Amino acid sequence: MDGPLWTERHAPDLSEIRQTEARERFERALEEPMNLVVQGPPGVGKTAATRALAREAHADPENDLIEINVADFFDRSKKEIRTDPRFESFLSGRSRLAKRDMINRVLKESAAYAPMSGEYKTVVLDNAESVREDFQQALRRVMEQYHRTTQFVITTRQPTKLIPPIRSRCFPVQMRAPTVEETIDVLETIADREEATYDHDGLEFLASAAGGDLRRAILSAQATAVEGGEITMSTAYETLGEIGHDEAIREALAAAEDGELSDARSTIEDLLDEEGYSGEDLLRELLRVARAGSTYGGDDLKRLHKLAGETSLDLAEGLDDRLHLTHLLAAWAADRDTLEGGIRESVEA
Ligand SMILES: Nc1ncnc2c1ncn2[C@@H]1O[C@H](COP(=O)(O)OP(=O)(O)OP(=O)(O)O)[C@@H](O)[C@H]1O
Repeated sequence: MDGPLWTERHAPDLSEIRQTEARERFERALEEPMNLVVQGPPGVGKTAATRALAREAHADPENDLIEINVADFFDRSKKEIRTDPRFESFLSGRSRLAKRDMINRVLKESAAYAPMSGEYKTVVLDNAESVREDFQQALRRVMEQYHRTTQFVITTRQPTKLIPPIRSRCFPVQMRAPTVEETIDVLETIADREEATYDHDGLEFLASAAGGDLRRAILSAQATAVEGGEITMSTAYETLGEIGHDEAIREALAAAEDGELSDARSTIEDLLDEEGYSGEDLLRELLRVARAGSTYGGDDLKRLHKLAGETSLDLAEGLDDRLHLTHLLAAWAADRDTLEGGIRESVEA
């Protein structure tokens, strides 16, 4: 049981995968190793099931399971890729490679090294469909070349975006969104292991609100247990409301960053008018949400704090909380490198 998140602490074993057909496919792949495409909507357990498979298949899953989030790979800078401890050794002395060559190299090296335990290892490619066809063609060649010692598992939300030669080399495993009852079962098992206090209505509320996304259900159950002390309908309702507000505040910050100030302003208005925040409360929440997570760096936060100090004085004296808070976001965004003039006009418009 690793990590503070319930999703990390309670990763399922293969036997806990409740979707019979999918579980049986994985079990067959244990007996007779094969490439797989695991497909289904977000948060239903595609990656979790694949990790469970690899834990059972390999005596040394630390080394014989390599996960590459393909989409993420393309979004990161060359430096981030080069210094990723999982890939460092594959790229050492190769600092001049272009990004796509780095990616192809990591892919090839991951597929090529000899398994540490047993006959083969597993390379998991998350979201491989999200990349261009030429990369998929390179992937196909690697799959052909190393199929004897490497099992490839592609997890994807959109299997039709995979090129046919990849699809034809993999057995499909379909995972569907869990029903509310199945989600309640998972939540109950985890809440019991965590010795959390809960009632059935609370779990049912969370399971329904998650809309078939287990990750969301489990994380909101944890947030409810932490915030509300127990999981009941009313603590779950309150916590989900707060999670929704955090999301709205994050969106307002992101909208300001993108120069979409009318969107930022209307979110601020909703929170003030509909959700009953005072200007001071909302200012505090803005700072808290900006500090949480890793979106904003030290300089961004420093400037936000400085501007928040000024805004706090304005709020104490002012008549219009909406205006002061929108100004805060506008001033903050205007300072960022990515944005140039034109912002103040749109606030005042
Ligand atoms: N049967 C299960 N029992 C307990 N927890 C589960 C079960 N299935 C999945 N989970 C948990 O649900 C979370 C979401 O699963 P996972 O990340 O595997 O989804 P995914 O389908 O790969 O999502 P995405 O498409 O976003 O990558 C994981 O943290 C996992 O531990």
